[in-house]
Amino acid sequence: MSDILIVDDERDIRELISEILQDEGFTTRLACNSDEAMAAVNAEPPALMILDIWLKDSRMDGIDILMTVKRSNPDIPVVIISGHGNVEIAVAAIKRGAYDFIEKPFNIDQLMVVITRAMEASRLRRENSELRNRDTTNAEMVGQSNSFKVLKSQLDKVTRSNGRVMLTGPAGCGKEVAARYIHSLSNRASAPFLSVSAAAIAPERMEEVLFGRETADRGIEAGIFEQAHGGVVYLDEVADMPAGTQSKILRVLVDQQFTRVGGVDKVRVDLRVVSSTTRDLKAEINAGRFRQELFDRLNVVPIVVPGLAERRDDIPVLAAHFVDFFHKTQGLPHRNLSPEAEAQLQAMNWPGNVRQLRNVVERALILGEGGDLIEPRDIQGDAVVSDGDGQMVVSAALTTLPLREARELFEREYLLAQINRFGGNISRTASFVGMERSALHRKLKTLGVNSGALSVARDPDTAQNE
Ligand SMILES: Nc1ncnc2c1ncn2[C@@H]1O[C@H](COP(=O)(O)OP(=O)(O)OP(=O)(O)O)[C@@H](O)[C@H]1O
Repeated sequence: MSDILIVDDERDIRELISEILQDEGFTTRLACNSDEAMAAVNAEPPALMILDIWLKDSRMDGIDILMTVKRSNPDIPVVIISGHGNVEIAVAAIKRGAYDFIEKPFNIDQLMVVITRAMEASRLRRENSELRNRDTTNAEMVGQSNSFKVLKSQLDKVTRSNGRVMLTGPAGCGKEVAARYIHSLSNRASAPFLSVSAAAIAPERMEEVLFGRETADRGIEAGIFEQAHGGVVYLDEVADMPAGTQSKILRVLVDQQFTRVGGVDKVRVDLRVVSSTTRDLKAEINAGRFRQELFDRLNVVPIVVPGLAERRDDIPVLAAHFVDFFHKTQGLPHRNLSPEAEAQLQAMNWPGNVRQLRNVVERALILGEGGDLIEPRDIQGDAVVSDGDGQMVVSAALTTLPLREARELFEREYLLAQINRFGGNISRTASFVGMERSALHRKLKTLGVNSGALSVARDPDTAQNE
């Protein structure tokens, strides 16, 4: 049942409001001055607070109480009661974070409309932030390869502790999933998990986003650190953090407290920090772009999340997991992978790691040709990916064939490409590929290539040689 705190110095009004609310099914607590009000909030934050602006025999007036409460409990909706003709003060209260105001004298209907709306707005805000942070599908970590088991056992060891963890690994390999896994198994699981992407936030907004802000007209707006109180903050790609923010975060980690932008009061929070990077932070430190002291603080437990290429055994289970996922969440058809398609996925290059695999599966389900199984043709578009490191990349068609057939297919494609390159001139092609002319002719014949029918422009030299 929702509990409402009523703060008014006039006993009649307190009790009248209390009776009305109890009739509507709320429980109530009453306070006649700031000391009683603060004691009640500190004992147990109420679901809503009704606050008179003018309080006799009180250390703080309503506005001061409002500001103090909003500092420690920004989520409590506060409805102000103002005297007739005091609209400016009421408006000032709203700017400082009050939800709405009612003017004395008010009737029951007015009171109930405002309270119902305030409760509803606060419920929606809570639900939204819970939805944002409790994306359980993202906490699910799938895998069975040896390197995945090593990763999982390292994560399992750190979940119970409070130690700061630095996750290192290439883009899309599952660092955030690993961070959510730590959170979901820790004793902070019921508190928020909030993710901050240094790359996605403009440097000039970073401090506001992290620490929140206080302004005369809008009052207090809590930042990520404050919203995550009791839980886990995930700092994604710390190497992208502007230098100024690095120093400020370092100070928060040392002092365990911070000041909101534009504010003076210290805010104390209890947080666990998990961070991640795709870059070599030692090199960033040497280049003067990342602070050594911050690295030392964040890197208490370093954990490497391997790229997908290092755990190809996981590809079939991950792909099946994504098929399930898209089926359940987006109603895409549930199609299993054919053994050939699995083989192809396992042979592909994965510069974008698990995220790329997820995209490939999604595309196959959306654009695939139907039928019960996902076939290599459904994933062909991504089969040949250059990794930029000069590593050999095997073409999609080859990965599904036995060696002899794959070799023939390769030879055929290779020789046709060379013949085209040399304008159909078999002598020059033979010389380039390192074969006798007659041997090349024989080869083309066994491969079923009719060299006379090659669709290339023939130069006079060719005609002469043929
Ligand atoms: N082991 C896993 N099991 C299931 N899904 C995974 C796994 N690893 C990664 N994913 C999925 O792959 C996608 C990318 O993962 P995530 O965002 O955690 O990667 P990241 O390393 O944090 O990426 P970036 O460095 O780009 O921020 C997400 O959709 C995530 O759900």
